[in-house]
Amino acid sequence: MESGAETSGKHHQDGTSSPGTPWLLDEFQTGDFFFASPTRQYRGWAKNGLLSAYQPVSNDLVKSLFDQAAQRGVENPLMFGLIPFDASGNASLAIPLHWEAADIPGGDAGIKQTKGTRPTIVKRTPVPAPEQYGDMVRKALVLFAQGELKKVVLSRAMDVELDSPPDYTQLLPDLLKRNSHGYTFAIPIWDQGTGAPPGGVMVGASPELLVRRVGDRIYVNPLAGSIGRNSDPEKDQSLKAGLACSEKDLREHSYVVADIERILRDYCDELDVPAGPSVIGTDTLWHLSTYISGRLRDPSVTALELSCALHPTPAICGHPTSTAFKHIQELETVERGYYAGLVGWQHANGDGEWALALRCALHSSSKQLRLYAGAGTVAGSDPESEIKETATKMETFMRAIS
Ligand SMILES: C=C(O[C@H]1C=CC=C(C(=O)O)[C@@H]1O)C(=O)O
Repeated sequence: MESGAETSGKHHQDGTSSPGTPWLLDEFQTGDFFFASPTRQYRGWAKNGLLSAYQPVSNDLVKSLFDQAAQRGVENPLMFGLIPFDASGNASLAIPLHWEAADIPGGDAGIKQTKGTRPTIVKRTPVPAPEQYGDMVRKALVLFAQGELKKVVLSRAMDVELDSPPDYTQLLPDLLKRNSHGYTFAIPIWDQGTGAPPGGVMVGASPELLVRRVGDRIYVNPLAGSIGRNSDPEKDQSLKAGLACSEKDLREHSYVVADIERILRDYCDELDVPAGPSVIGTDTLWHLSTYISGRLRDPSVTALELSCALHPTPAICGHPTSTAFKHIQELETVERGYYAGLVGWQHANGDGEWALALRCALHSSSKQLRLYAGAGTVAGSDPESEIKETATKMETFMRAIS
């Protein structure tokens, strides 16, 4: 049995394990599934077949996928998935017939430095133009002043054309190095049911855990409120300290924690919510972070079920949720698709890990990618700062790709 982060070594699907903690990227092939958390990594491969579903997510859909896996005799099945920002759209769920797992090696030990030539970015097209994104933020400021909306997360995209296709054995290690405390993923979109080719790959390095479930224990780590980092250590520390006491950012963060806590109280009989946020760092940004843990009242609630109950949180939508969702549909010009949706994995017993699909791109064809980034806006937000913040959020991926 693949048995969780407390045992070390490489775990095979049949329950055996081999010593050492390698990265599972050496044999990575295009079309494989990859998901790494700060403690654990999973790789599934599709070349020997998979079971897939492309429909709006529901408990019945997930159950029927695991039932099919049982009928096929798949040992210890593991589901990878993408749920769109608009959860009424089609989720892409897949159980590859083969997978493996391993702990994360300490630091970046063993991440291979690939020597091959990296692609060059030949064209970048912001969609919409940054000034237009600024106008969206200005419109949101009017809505805040009118009082019906407290927070809305507005996003934009960047279409990137490369001179050669990205090499995932280079891109993923690079993202992992930049994101060792986060969730690095490459999940193909199987959009036509079993046997059809992927409709692209969602690939990225998200800092944000929505839900991890281990038995009846759950962990949720919302982030909201950000500031770009500085290469000068002193300035960097003062930016961090400034974020920790920024009234605007603490307010932006508080909407997220309050909504999550309200929903979790319906599911948990023990809940530990810290009194205030701490600050965590990615390679490019500081974020306000609240690490919540709890115990499920009904341990049959799966990681994905709880994730869907929380989704979309005000970290990627806004407050109040339905008002913010409506304004996102009206103000944004780019379809979010799986960006700001859920990305993760789950076992048949309901244990799993679902992150928010952030700091990511849709790799739609060999040399084309669409990168996405959003920023939470509240009364007092500055359009120019939000343009800068979304550009910084795209930097991790931009630096890793070329
Ligand atoms: C919506 C995104 O980030 C969210 C997560 C962390 C901090 C955020 C912020 O400060 O605005 C956002 O809520 C994104 O990266 O596209």
